[in-house]
Amino acid sequence: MSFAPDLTETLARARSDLRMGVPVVLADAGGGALVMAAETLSEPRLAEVRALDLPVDLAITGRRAQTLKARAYDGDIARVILPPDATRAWVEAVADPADDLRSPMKGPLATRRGGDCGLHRLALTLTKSARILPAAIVVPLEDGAAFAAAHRLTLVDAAAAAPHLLRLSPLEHVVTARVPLRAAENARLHIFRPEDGSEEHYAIEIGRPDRDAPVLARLHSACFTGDLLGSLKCDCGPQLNAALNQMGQEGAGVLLYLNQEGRGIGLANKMRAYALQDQGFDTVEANHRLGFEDDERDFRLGAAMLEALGVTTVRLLTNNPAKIARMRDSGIEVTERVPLKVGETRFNHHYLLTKAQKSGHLL
Ligand SMILES: Nc1nc2c(ncn2[C@@H]2O[C@H](COP(=O)(O)OP(=O)(O)OP(=O)(O)O)[C@@H](O)[C@H]2O)c(=O)[nH]1
Ligand SMILES: [Zn+2]
Repeated sequence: MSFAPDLTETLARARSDLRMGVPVVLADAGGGALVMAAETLSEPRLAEVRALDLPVDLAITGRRAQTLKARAYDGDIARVILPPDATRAWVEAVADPADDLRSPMKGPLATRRGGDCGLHRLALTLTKSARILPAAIVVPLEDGAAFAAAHRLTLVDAAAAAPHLLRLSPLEHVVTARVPLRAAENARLHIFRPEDGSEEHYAIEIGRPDRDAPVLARLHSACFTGDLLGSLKCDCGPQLNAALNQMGQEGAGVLLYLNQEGRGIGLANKMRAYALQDQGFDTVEANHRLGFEDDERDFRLGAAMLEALGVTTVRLLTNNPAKIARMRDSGIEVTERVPLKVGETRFNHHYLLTKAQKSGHLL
């Protein structure tokens, strides 16, 4: 028995370090790399990096590279070569699209070609899972383990971490308690906690659904603005209420409240996307300009929660065919799609239309 953190725990630390602006070290057979999130990079740490006198890359996603017209030789990612005189503001301008229109990046960005980009890709996966901008400073190291020890930095074994991050983290069922709701007095709330230290997810069970018949179910992704504030920019709040009401009327159902704010990019990034929408970009373009895919959610999570509740066959309340496909991929049988058309306003009409035209949502 060792007190040392295992891989899952080390990755949780690495995510937290990146959010705090602390560098982490990724080690591989070639030595490794020093990694810092662009969003939380400080001027003094950038100066330290420069003092190392090593080649410095700014890893960005292929999506962000497209917006910046930078060549992404690695397909899904690009390795922008940091100019010797680059400041923190320059790094921010590459990473954050907020000022793309007001002060466009000058000159073509030089990007690296050839060589291994596995550590860059892992760095971006970590920044995404830390819910910050997907952009990271990456500096090659001859001996990553020694560098991490010398600077007391978190050391991640890259070869083990990359596949580990692709799997769904196991969920622990923490507790269940009764919570009478306006929509249904006989409701219970189940709390699930991922082993990887990420946010908890909730299941609201209405009545005692018969597990031998299809259960009325909804996978609802968290929307702080819509669910809590009554934002008119989306349809989430009315959808949440309508789903619970329907389950209350039928006397049974399961609503999963998944903490995948902003289709999995986090609230801060979603607000960045909203700011871009104010500049004229639609919901899909805004995600892309930030460097994200349209939808970064992992719906295996929902399937795992349903299974934990003993639910394997559902009537799914949704307008999103991708949710149905992902449930079926994960072994949940969807016998019926139950449409959920509520909450259209003059503020979200264009958003709903974009989801129908670009993301295949059913109108
Ligand atoms: N990135 C981003 N996320 C958004 C935006 N508007 C709403 N969201 C998020 O989108 C998600 C909406 O989730 P859902 O309503 O569960 O899913 P859906 O894909 O619309 O599918 P159905 O509602 O089931 O038809 C929530 O996580 C919201 O926070 C936006 O403009 N940008
Ligand atoms: Zn919403």
